[in-house]
Amino acid sequence: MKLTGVELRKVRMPLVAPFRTSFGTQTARELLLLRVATDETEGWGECGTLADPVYSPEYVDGAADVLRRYLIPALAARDRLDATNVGPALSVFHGHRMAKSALEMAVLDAELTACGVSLARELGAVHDRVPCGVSVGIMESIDHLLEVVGGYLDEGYQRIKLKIEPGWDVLPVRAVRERFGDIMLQVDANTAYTLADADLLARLDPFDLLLIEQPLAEEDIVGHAELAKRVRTPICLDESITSARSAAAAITLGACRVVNIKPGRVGGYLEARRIHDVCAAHGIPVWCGGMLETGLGRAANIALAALPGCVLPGDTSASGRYYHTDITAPFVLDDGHLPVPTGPGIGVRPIPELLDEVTTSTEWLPL
Ligand SMILES: O=C(O)CCC(=O)N[C@@H](C(=O)O)c1ccccc1
Repeated sequence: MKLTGVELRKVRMPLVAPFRTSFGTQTARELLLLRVATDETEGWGECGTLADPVYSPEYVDGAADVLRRYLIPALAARDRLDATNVGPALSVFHGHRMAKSALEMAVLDAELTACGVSLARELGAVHDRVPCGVSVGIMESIDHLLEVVGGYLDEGYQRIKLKIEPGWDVLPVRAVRERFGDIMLQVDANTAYTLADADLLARLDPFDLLLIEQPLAEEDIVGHAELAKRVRTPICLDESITSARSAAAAITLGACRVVNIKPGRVGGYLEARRIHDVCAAHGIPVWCGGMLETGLGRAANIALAALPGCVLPGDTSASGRYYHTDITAPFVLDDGHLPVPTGPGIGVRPIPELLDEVTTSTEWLPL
């Protein structure tokens, strides 16, 4: 397969409601899509960076720049191209895992489309539908939180994830547990605490949470291992897990008992599968995280969520959780589950007129 050109397309999709986390509030999702044209087919990739470097060091314009100046030219120089050699070809460039992930995803989609194989089949999926969790932002009041959580449970979501931060943690968790009983419930701190908060975080133990996600700083693996000795609730890592090797190190150090796998964060779906396999070898449950993807990234995440080690519901919500209109056919919850796409490649394509409506810029790079 030979690369003939890449389209960089920025889109801006309004959210159905503001989404507040410990790293800020979003009212729209700006992100970068890639369309890779080859001598056989084309493929789509989605770059999960936020508009600003507040979740990870990457951001939309930085990802576009590194793709345009370094990553795409490095691939164009290769005679033969397949998804397995994208990672090695880009390894000379440090970091930029979300940008690399988007490019690998697009090449993987093109390659699998050309040979009529679904991404789910390629990754080793064992389910044809996946149970879905939902992420609930920080709210301005407990009453509003309970109303929102009740609505998601009525829609059929199998697991509730509450965003927390200092000042919004024990009270919302207690209120949700008291109102809704023994639902599957977890929290996500997005690095908002320090080891000095260990006693505060231990006050979450009585609420029988599935996990506490990323309570401490991304690089504080030793701190998470120390926290795990002082808090009974399982620690789950997100931002800290950047590769299969970092997953193995964190597990060995006792820093986590659960891992959130986000393909964009780790450089792509092939590394995501390697993390899944490393965790499975250590008996560590995993689940597929989310980054407010469009239907393109959502389709690929659902394929990953169908792997055998993904034993916890992921942040693979319906399209309508975030968007009034998706750029693909919408993913609609059915009995708390979403179907795993079966078509070639990622199994979905953008609907041109819907994609054009949210496009803020497009750039064609001939190769
Ligand atoms: O359901 C989703 O797609 C979002 C789940 C979620 O909370 N994602 C958070 C996170 O910290 O995990 C996030 C959102 C946007 C970007 C990065 C991370």
